[in-house]
Amino acid sequence: MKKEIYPTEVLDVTIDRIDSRGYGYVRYIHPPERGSNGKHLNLYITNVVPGDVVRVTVENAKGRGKALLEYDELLKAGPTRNLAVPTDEAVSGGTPLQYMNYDAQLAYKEDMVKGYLAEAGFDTELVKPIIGMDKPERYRNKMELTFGATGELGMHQQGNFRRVIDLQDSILAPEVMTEVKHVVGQWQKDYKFPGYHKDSQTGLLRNLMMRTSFVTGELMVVLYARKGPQEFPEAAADLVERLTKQFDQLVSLQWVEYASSNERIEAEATHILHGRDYINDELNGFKYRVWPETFFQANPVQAEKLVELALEMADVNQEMRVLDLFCGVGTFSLPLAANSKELAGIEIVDMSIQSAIRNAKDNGLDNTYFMTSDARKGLIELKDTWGLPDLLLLDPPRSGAGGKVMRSIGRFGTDKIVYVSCAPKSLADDLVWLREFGYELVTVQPVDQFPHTTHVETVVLMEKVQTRIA
Ligand SMILES: C[S@@+](CC[C@H](N)C(=O)[O-])C[C@H]1O[C@@H](n2cnc3c(N)ncnc32)[C@H](O)[C@@H]1O
Repeated sequence: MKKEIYPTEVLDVTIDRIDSRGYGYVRYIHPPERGSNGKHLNLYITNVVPGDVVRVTVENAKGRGKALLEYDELLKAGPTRNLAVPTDEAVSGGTPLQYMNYDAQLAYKEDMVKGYLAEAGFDTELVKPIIGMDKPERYRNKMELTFGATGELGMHQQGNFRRVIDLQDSILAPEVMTEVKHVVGQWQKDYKFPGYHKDSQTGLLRNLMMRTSFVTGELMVVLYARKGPQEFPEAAADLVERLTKQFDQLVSLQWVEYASSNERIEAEATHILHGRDYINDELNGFKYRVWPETFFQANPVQAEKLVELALEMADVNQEMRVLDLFCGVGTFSLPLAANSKELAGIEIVDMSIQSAIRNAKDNGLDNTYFMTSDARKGLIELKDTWGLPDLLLLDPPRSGAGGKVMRSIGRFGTDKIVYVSCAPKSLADDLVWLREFGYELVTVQPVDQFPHTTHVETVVLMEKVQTRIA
């Protein structure tokens, strides 16, 4: 049977709250007419704050249960709206909270942490006030932009992966990156190079990645394209000329060619157009070499705070053996190793482990042991090859460590566990497992690692008080 299509309606609604993806949510109840009495419409609206009154146009309004929309008009600003941000500013998927004033963003994130912990039955009195940034702008040391199919160079629109918003400036990017963007964008226009079109797999330019160090000042620019620079020697030389002329700090300009695969890691060839293939950076006084595909903390100011907090909670000494699970390139491992007897790190990505090994060496640490392995298998193997640690720190991906890994950790039975989380929902789920093994929540410290986004980091200390499961 063909479904009835109802008329398009223009509705004035008041935003109730911001959901975990950053969309404004309001539940609209249709007035009692044409048999739709009490029917609900869940509206998810971009670029709003709670209390905003907005006008939206909804197609087939009574025939649907939900709609994701941009508003047509802001009729009244909610109390937490940052009025300094122009309302017509297109917001990329990277900054869904940009319209909310910073204190309200912090409260939203703290509440999110408390909410998930409360659902899991933990005492939210233990949650300390969130640590925000003094200057919550231009904090990223890495930006990755996409070339759109029709000449844009920017970020995907919130909720729409097909549309690229041409970036004029970004609240997240250091000024130097906006400047590089404009030079590369002009260069693209001058040579009429088309952006890559995902569906038809045509076009040339895919992404522009920029990295910089806030300590050394070094700058890396990487262009990802479907063909290599050897096919466009004049344009490639001109790009080098334009960028090196304007940016003294540019120590690495690379053109990465990959035509067939979507996996950049399998790039066909990397061409170094200028300088070397990495930049030097520093975090908490430790030196790191960072290549284009190396994972490295994107907000160094807050990352240093995270590391300091983790060290404080870990309270390690020169007698202790420490395990850093999901260790990546060693952001927590190096400072922990410097303050303990021995450190082992487990991480699934071999490239990160190779970086961690080199980073330890570059920093003169000779008490580290890094292992490429899946966390669960690695824990079992480590017990035989390295022994049991006195303290365990874990910093899993957004999905969390999961029950199997958490049970293995529980069986290790260290007195203290420091959990660094980038997703409060999976954090709460994982902590429930530790509770089963007799661990008690001691401290919960949320940190705003990514202002203007919905992400929140949390550092948690759990201590063992009793053993319920052997
Ligand atoms: C949040 S990051 C931690 C980064 C690390 N602390 C650092 O600063 O470099 C999570 C890490 O877990 C790794 N990972 C993901 N799944 C894994 C698994 N099953 N076993 C081990 N490591 C895994 C990822 O490669 C990533 O490096």
